[in-house]
Amino acid sequence: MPEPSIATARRALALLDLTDLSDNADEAGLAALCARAVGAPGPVPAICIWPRFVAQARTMLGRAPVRIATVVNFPQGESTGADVLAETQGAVAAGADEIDLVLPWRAFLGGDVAGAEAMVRAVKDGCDGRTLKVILETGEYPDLDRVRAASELAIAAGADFIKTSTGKTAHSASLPAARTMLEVIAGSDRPVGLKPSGGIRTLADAASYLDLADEIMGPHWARPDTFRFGASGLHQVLVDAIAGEASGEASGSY
Ligand SMILES: O=C[C@H](O)COP(=O)(O)O
Repeated sequence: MPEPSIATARRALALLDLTDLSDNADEAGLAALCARAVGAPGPVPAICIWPRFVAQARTMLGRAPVRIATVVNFPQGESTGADVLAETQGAVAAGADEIDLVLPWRAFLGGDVAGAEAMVRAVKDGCDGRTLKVILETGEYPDLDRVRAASELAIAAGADFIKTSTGKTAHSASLPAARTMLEVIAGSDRPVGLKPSGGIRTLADAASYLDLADEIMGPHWARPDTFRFGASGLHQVLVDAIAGEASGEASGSY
């Protein structure tokens, strides 16, 4: 496979949800994240942060063209429906543009399909028109048939994007899971996006997911309204690659 190009790095940067969902996230880190989000050679389309930082981020970003994504039912996917709806409404009131909801995937895998679907529908309503991304946590699934079923459920219940992973479990994004999700998206009767997330750290990682999207959906499909990377460690790699300061070559993880 040829080495990913600087053009690929630019493409990935324009599709990046620059993420800080670390346990020790703080205001200083938020300010640095916002500065990176709008800085050269950006901007990125969105930042993805804990709900408690949304209002501050809105102030820090001002009128910059960077959306604010936040997470609910995160990371375990085990909160009650009432709590998740309250989280969603609070995040929307604070100024979130996008809600990344963890599907209650353990319940789903255990057979509570109706409960999982009900949560997605309730949060979709709570989003009040904001973008809803549903995190499937595919790395924890026993097989791709379940990935396909969860993708179909999330889309049927109103997901605008389906997202692979929280980044908080042993196994995160994978190309086979992303392929399955894209196949479901390709068969959907309305536009739905894909967000590979968790463990995506090299330019070659990013290139492999973009190649996959191009293969299944066509070369012009992946745009900010249809494709995002969720990553905490990818930004600097892309910036360095664009600056020609690093090759961005994979460390063997794809
Ligand atoms: O939503 C994105 C993930 O939480 C980021 O995971 P990562 O820290 O492995 O890049």
